[in-house]
This record gives sequence, C-alpha cells and structure tokens, in this order.
Amino acid sequence: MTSSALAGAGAGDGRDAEVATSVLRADDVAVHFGGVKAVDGVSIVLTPGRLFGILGPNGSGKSTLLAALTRLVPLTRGRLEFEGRRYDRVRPHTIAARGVARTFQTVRILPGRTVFDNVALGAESAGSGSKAERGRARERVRRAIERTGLSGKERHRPDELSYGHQRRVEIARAIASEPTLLLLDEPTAGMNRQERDDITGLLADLRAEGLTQLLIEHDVQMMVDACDHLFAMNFGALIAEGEPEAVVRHPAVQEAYLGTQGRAHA
Ligand SMILES: Nc1ncnc2c1ncn2[C@@H]1O[C@H](COP(=O)(O)OP(=O)(O)OP(=O)(O)O)[C@@H](O)[C@H]1O
Repeated sequence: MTSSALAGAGAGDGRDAEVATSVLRADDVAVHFGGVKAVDGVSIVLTPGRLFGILGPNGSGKSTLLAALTRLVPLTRGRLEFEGRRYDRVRPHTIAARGVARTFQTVRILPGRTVFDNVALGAESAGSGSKAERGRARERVRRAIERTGLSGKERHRPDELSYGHQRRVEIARAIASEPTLLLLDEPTAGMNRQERDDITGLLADLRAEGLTQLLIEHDVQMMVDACDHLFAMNFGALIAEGEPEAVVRHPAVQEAYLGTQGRAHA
C-alpha cells in the first residue's frame, strides 16, 4: 500500500517539506523470514522533534521494523536514510554512533554490572577517550540516571532492582548517548500505572527538548495521548498513519484490533 492510500491526516499537504527535513526516512522496507513477511513494503518519514508511535496487534511487524531501522536484521528490500544519508548497508554500531539509540522489548542489561556501568555503556559510545571526554560522558550518565528516577541506585546491580527499574536502566543508557533519534520498544511493559506515567512524562520532556522518538506500545489510549503522529501496522504493512485520533478511528485499524486476528501472513 502506498502512503497516499493511508489515513494520511499528517501525510498530505507539506509532505515534500517534511521529507526535506526528515530525521529518518524508510522507503518500501521489507523484512521476510523465509515465507513470513514480517515487514512488507513499509515507508515512513520521521520529522524532527516529534513523538511518533507504532500501533498494531501482536505479530504485526512492529519490532521487526525497529530491528530493520537499527540494522539488526537485513532488509529483504528497501532503502533507509538517516539525516539525509543512506544507511541500509551500514552495521548497527555505525548507525548507533551516528545518533540512533534504542531500547528493546525485553530488558537487555548486563547482570554483573552496576546501574552506573550499564548506563555508561550508552555514554561511552558517544565519546572519545580523552580525559575531558570521559568527564563529559560521566556527566551524561549522571544526568540520564537522574532523569529516569534511578538516583541512589547507581551502585545497585540489576537483580537488586524491580523490573520497572531495570527498564529505566535501558532508557537511561539510550538517552546517555544523547541521540538524535530514540526508538523505544514497549518501554512501559510490565510497569504499574505510576511507573508508566513517569515514563510517558519523561518521553514528553524529551520531546519538548526536541528529541525525535519512535515508540511502540500496545496501550492505544496512552499512544493517542503521548504521540504526535501514529503509524498503524497489520500483517507487516502500514494500514494507516497520521493524527492519532484519526488513526485509531480508521476502519482498517478498528478491524485489525476488533476483527479477525491471528491469521497466518506468510
Ligand atoms: N527471527 C525471526 N524469524 C522468523 N520469524 C520471525 C522472526 N522475528 C519475527 N518473526 C515473525 O514476524 C512476524 C512479526 O513479528 P514482530 O515481532 O515484528 O511483531 P510485533 O508487531 O512486534 O509483535 P508483538 O506486539 O507481539 O511484539 C511474526 O509473525 C513473527 O513470528
């Protein structure tokens, strides 16, 4: 499906101008695993300073799209650009070094290392080895720890933390690299209401500071409240995009959530 066939509340007028100032642009991206078309012909444009969301039922291809955007899975076809530079052939660490940070659906932190050390892994990837750089990196780590509500837990190890706090360590590590684009795969999964509100508040603060974000979450109301622009996926394809309220009312999105689910999409 082409973007012109989508809900398109935010994809019509001014699209050319949006493309010219895009942080990230993905064109006709496909990721097939054998016969499974996990992502199949997705085109998206992320413009600066906005909070974008991806909605879709289980298995619709959201995480695979994030993996494609961070070069963790090879593209079956398609083209990727970050800040105007093509990157669909570069290695994951190269695109991370250029300013794309992410968190994963399942917590990926080093069990034997402290909170501070885990967060520092993000800051180190942004800095060189000089003494001044190391000092600045430590400052970024301290700031990321403070912003994610982990102050006082710097010397704790992950197994001494609640699941919600382990997820915060991941977010802290991602923002410690001071990225241009932050990709978050279900950052509030497993959190209680208060913890979720804390995280969505943090994402809103980061947005206010101009950080471009792409968020996956299943809570539709939370996505409508948090995001400037939603992409809806089903069976590996984009089925709607645009202003959040319009996207969730779109018939194809309603059908994806309320209609037949769990069909094979090989
Ligand atoms: N490495 C893989 N090998 C084979 N199939 C895969 C692989 N990764 C994902 N898939 C399949 O691709 C499809 C899309 O999966 P993906 O995890 O991207 O969906 P999702 O929308 O993120 O789902 P969820 O909301 O449950 O996390 C699913 O059918 C999944 O089983």
